[in-house]
Amino acid sequence: ASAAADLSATLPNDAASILAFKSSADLDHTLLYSLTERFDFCQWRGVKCAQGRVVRFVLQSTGLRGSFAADTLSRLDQLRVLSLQDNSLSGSLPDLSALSNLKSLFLGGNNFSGPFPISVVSLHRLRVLDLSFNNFSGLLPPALTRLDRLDTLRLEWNRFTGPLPPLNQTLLRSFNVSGNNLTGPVPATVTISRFGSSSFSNNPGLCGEMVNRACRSREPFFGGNASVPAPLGQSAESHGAASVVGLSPPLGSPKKQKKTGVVLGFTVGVLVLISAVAIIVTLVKARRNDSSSEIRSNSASQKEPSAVAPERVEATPPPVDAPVEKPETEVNGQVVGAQRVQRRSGYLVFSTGEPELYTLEQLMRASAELLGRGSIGTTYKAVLDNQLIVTVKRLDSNKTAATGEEAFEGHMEAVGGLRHPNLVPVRAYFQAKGERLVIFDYMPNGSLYNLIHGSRSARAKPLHWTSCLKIAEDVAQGLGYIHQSSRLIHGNLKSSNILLGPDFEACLTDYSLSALAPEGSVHDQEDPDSWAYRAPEVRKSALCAGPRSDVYAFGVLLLELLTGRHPSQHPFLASPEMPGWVQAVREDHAGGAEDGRLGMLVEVAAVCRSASPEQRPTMWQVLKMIHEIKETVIEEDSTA
Ligand SMILES: Nc1ncnc2c1ncn2[C@@H]1O[C@H](COP(=O)(O)OP(=O)(O)OP(=O)(O)O)[C@@H](O)[C@H]1O
Repeated sequence: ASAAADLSATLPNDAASILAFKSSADLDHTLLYSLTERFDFCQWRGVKCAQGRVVRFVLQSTGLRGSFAADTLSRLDQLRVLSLQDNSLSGSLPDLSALSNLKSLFLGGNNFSGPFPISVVSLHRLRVLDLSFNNFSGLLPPALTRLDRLDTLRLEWNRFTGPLPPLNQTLLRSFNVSGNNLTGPVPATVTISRFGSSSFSNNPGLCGEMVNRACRSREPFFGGNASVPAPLGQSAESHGAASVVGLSPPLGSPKKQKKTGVVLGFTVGVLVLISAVAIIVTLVKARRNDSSSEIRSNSASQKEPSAVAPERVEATPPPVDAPVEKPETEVNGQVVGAQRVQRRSGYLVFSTGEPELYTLEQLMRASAELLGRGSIGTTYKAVLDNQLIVTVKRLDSNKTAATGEEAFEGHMEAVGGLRHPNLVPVRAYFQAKGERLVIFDYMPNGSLYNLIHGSRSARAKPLHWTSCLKIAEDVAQGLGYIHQSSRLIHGNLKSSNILLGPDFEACLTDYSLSALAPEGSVHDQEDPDSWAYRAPEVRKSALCAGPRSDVYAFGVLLLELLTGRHPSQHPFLASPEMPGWVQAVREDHAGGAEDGRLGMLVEVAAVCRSASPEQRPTMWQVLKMIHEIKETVIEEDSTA
């Protein structure tokens, strides 16, 4: 001990961290740690070093009793494996976010309590997380889905409550949440579906196919009251998870985030939907009768079986009126390619080649949660009874009334045919007597709006400029694809219409829907941010929207990304002054010098925001510029 005291002045940091841990976690003094030479600690029980730093600390079943104090092992920043499995440690876990190299964390079989250790979700190298057989309680953070290298997730036999996040990690091989108090539907992600019911057992409140229990309490999508499950994002907030701010499901612009507005809006929305469902049900029934009479008359006249309507009202195969070959369909000034337009009013029509995973009836029975009210409709998250989660956009019938049924169908065929990694796919659509729905994938990682502006701070810190570059590339790729593939445009590019995919890639949504509302939207003029994305020619007339007006909106979006400022707060500056403004805003937040190379991206934004469409580049030219910037950065960084 006296030798240790002599060394204490020069005690290596890792040894000091371990001794600090021992003083609160080893109350029965089972670990005999002493230090006579500087690197003796690498020989201590459970310790393994590499280059004089601790990389493994494994004290499984060593009779530890006490607590895991803050600022002890969490200082071992080279640690790859930490196991305190099967001891008698208690209390809550400290902040572990500094263990950025950690790959395996075994804490099972102790008496740990308190909330899920939220700092763990920032350990992006983590492959094994074992918190099983403890007393952890509260909600599981939705941000668990960010641990994309996770191979083992063991949370069984704790006291976790609330919904199971929609885990989508492709590498997950071992997974167990049994013996908790989780509630609600088991999300039917591909990852979760791989595990058997034993992974979920002993959670009486879980329901769905995976646990062979029907989800009875859920409300129908088209009807019912507003008692919907808490949005996943609320779980993150209740954890006080500052690190996941912005990744919770969004509720649109700040105005829309006011809870009262949402609840009121939802209730009104649901009331409107109840009347809508009445219309739809009547239509479906009428159609069913039509179909059966068609069947009768078809069989009477001995027509080909393929012309016969199906017995059930489903989209497979949709009973169609005679297909009409049309050379071109024009939707409010925008020409879409030649369409084989089939009149399929009253049916759920899936996009070409799309597996028909649900029926209209299932969609109508789904539980619905209001996501927000936008310029041409209202958006809901719908959980179907097969646990599939989709987003349903219910278009405002007044705003799209000028688009006839056939034109709508032709347009949606073209839009539904777009497939690109940076587009949220349109899976299906529905129309009947002015009631129109468009079904997209649900994106649980929220929108770029939330990522940029956060949900708490009015002046969130701007993103790192290389993240801006990556997002800009994703968006430009999506837009470039829309522009080239079928002469469509987005028409409503803004940060709330860019959602984050499973790998946090940017995916455009709501593309080409504004073409259905030729008058433009009053909403845009009421919302100064939406208005600020509009190119000057579109502000004069929505009919002037073209690919280059998307380019203008892209320029505005780039400035929003780089500065974290809402578009209505961007000053009108001449191009040469713009880099200075962006730099000043960023340095104001960072409190120091910013990377001057971001100026290249500001120049792209400036040229996109040119007042006249002819002066703006095409989206492909923009993409080329972005690639050149990326190459410059890679080259400079590799030679630095
Ligand atoms: N597929 C989706 N998955 C998850 N969230 C979505 C999805 N589509 C839209 N949202 C979110 O739902 C909210 C409401 O969307 P909505 O499109 O109705 O309004 P908006 O984007 O504010 O305006 P606009 O109608 O002009 O696009 C937005 O915050 C949006 O980010």
